[in-house]
Amino acid sequence: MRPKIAAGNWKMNGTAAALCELDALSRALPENPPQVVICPPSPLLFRATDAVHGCPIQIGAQDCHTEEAGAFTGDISATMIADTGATHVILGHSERRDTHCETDADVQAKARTAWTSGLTAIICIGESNAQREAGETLDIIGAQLDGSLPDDVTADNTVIAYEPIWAIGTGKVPSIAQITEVHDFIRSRLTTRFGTEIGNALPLLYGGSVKASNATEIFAVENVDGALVGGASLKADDFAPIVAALASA
Ligand SMILES: O=C[C@H](O)COP(=O)(O)O
Repeated sequence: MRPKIAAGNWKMNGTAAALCELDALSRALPENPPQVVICPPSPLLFRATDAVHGCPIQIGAQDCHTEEAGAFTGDISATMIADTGATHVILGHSERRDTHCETDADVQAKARTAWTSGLTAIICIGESNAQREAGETLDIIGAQLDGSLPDDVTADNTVIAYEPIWAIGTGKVPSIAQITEVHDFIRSRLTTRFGTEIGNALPLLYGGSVKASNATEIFAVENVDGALVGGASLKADDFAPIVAALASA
């Protein structure tokens, strides 16, 4: 049985004042909540882990360097992230692949260093609008999976998030048939490469304009085990109903 995971990516939003949302979220969690992971900007990590102490919310970072330490001005390492008490790190988000030119090989190297520090890697993949319109979606997703996932992936060290780039922050959501097609494809690719035990155990999240109004039908898709949510994770009032929808899925 795969875990259900509601992950929130705050991206470059929020100062210390935003941490009150964690308290509000914890009070709004359903009785049997899914796994909830909030990924605030890195300056908030220490305070965020303090803020969720004693409640079932985990904290993640949004990126890490491939190296554990060194002369890399402005970067943070997986070791530093783990030191804050965080448990997860998002890797290969399309915004980093785009604005920081991250490659599949970079993502794979980051996953390895994340695991070394005991972090769970949330590895993001997804096609652009041009790639979808050219009929290349499954080829792109397959190549990203092949290149971004190390061979020794396990269901304990990795979560995969499918985020079509054209759905991120746009309000455009793929049809249920499109989400189903890609998630089924990912599942099949994983079982072929890693075997049925690991391939069927790896959690798959959908991301891109998830809101309370569309969460229930997205979570009903067989190979959707949760969501990676951007804008709607910033406020507990918006995120709590998504978490509740996942708990009831
Ligand atoms: O990491 C989260 C995704 O980029 C989705 O963002 P969004 O929910 O604002 O579309």
